[in-house]
Amino acid sequence: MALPKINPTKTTAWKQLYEHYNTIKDQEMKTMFAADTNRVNTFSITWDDFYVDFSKNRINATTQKLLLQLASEIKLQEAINKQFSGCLINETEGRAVLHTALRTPKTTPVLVEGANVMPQIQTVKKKLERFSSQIINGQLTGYTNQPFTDVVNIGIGGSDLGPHMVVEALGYYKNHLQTHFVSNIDGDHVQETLKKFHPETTLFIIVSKSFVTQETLTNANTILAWFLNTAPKAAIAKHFVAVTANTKKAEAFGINPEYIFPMWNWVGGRFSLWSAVGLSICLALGYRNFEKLLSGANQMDIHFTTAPFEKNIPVTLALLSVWYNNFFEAESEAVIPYTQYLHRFVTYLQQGVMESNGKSVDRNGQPINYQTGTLVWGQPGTNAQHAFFQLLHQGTKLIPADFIGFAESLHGNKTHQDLLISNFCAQTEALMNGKTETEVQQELTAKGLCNKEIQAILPFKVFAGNKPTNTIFIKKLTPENLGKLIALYEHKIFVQGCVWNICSFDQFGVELGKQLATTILADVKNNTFTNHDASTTKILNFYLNK
Ligand SMILES: O=P(O)(O)OC[C@H]1O[C@](O)(CO)[C@@H](O)[C@@H]1O
Repeated sequence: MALPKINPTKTTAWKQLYEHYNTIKDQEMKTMFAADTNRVNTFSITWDDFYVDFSKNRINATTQKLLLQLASEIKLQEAINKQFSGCLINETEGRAVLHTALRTPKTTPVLVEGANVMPQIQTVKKKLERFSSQIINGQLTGYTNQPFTDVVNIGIGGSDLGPHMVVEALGYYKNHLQTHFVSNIDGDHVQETLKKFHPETTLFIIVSKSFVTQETLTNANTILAWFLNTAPKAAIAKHFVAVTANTKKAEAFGINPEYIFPMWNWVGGRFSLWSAVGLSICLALGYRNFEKLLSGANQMDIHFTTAPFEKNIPVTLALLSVWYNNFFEAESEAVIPYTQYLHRFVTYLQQGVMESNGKSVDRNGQPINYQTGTLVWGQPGTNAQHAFFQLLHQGTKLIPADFIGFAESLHGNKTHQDLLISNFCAQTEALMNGKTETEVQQELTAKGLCNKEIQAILPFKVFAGNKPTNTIFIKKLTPENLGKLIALYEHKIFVQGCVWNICSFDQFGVELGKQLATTILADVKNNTFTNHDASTTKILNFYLNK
């Protein structure tokens, strides 16, 4: 029940896309708009609270037709069906990929190797609901009987990025609990965080699917030692809980089995915020908001699995990204959310996109000769405008960008919102239209510059334009809509992995560095190292003052 294994470059669509690329690559989007008054309707999708405009792309009807043909030739629909029906599509690890089951309504059975996983999901959800409400309302207290004021999530990668991003993104809906995230092995990260709360009123969640991750266990032990400086040993049971698929290791660490929240190997780390990994979300926002987040994601799952591909948001955004990555040879794409609440969104996406699709062998284990995973980067607008937009507008690289905006301001400040949305719209318009020599000349003439002065400055003031963007405009930043947005990008990642014929759900590429770090640590402790290259040896000598 494996996913299809089709080399995209061998499809008819791929070859035709190459030929088509040569005919369209120099065409200007503004000319395409002028020639087709219906372009914006053809290349936009209105769904639920979302308006997705992809008309500012270097595409025409033929591009769309060929990209859809590519999706059909690589058997995308079959792949989607296999994912959602619990097939072991993570072949290199022999696992199903079913984070979507976590947001499926409880009455719909989801089978993994013949067994319905919904009852176990419900059991954990009930546990999350009960525990989080008891902490929030003060029914469960710390060892000195004081209610909890602070929650610390100790985890890294998928056990940190997702929950951290969501807690920040939905900060508007937060309750009184202060949430903190400790991830880095850097001891200064832990020490700085420890300054912010008191042991008697703080709950620690150790989040690790494997429960063997060096960073998480080191940080957990450091925090435990700090806790035991003032608290008695018996207090650990009240203050330390765990989320893991390795319950034995969590018990061995000393966590009360009642407070171990299980997850399963069919939930990938970078897709795990919907599982008990979202415990910090439940605590910070209340369980009802967590359910709303899940329900929004489920609505996007339904859209993804049922909408025809030409009106399917994740499929459309994935195919456009392939278009630029593989035909225009754009190496990266920017994601610019126009809300400060989403300030961790791109950091979160980077793991999802790059850990999933940064692969250079295909599903048959053969080296591939085409580009895969895009580099994803960005930060909230309007800050981004004052940081790197110069390069987007006038640099030499083609960087397609997603602009994500919310029509309604949560605090209702119309003055600011009008300014924010004006910038949101102005940037995509400017990136597309650019500014011609004639326009610059007219502008400078109107300012009273003489011809000599104009000619001297003119080349620097021209904007080539024709830079592609997608606009994802959403009515309001709510838990449901955030769930939809995250699920959108998850599905985009999956579709791209299908097109590129790669295994999107393993991450062997992170292992080598981990292994070497273990060797180097032993060398550092013994103060002897002979088995390293000259460069590494000299760096280690610098560290050890040798
Ligand atoms: O939850 P764990 O097992 O501690 O793993 C943390 C992270 O480490 C990785 O395995 C590698 O970075 C990620 O995929 C995962 O999200």
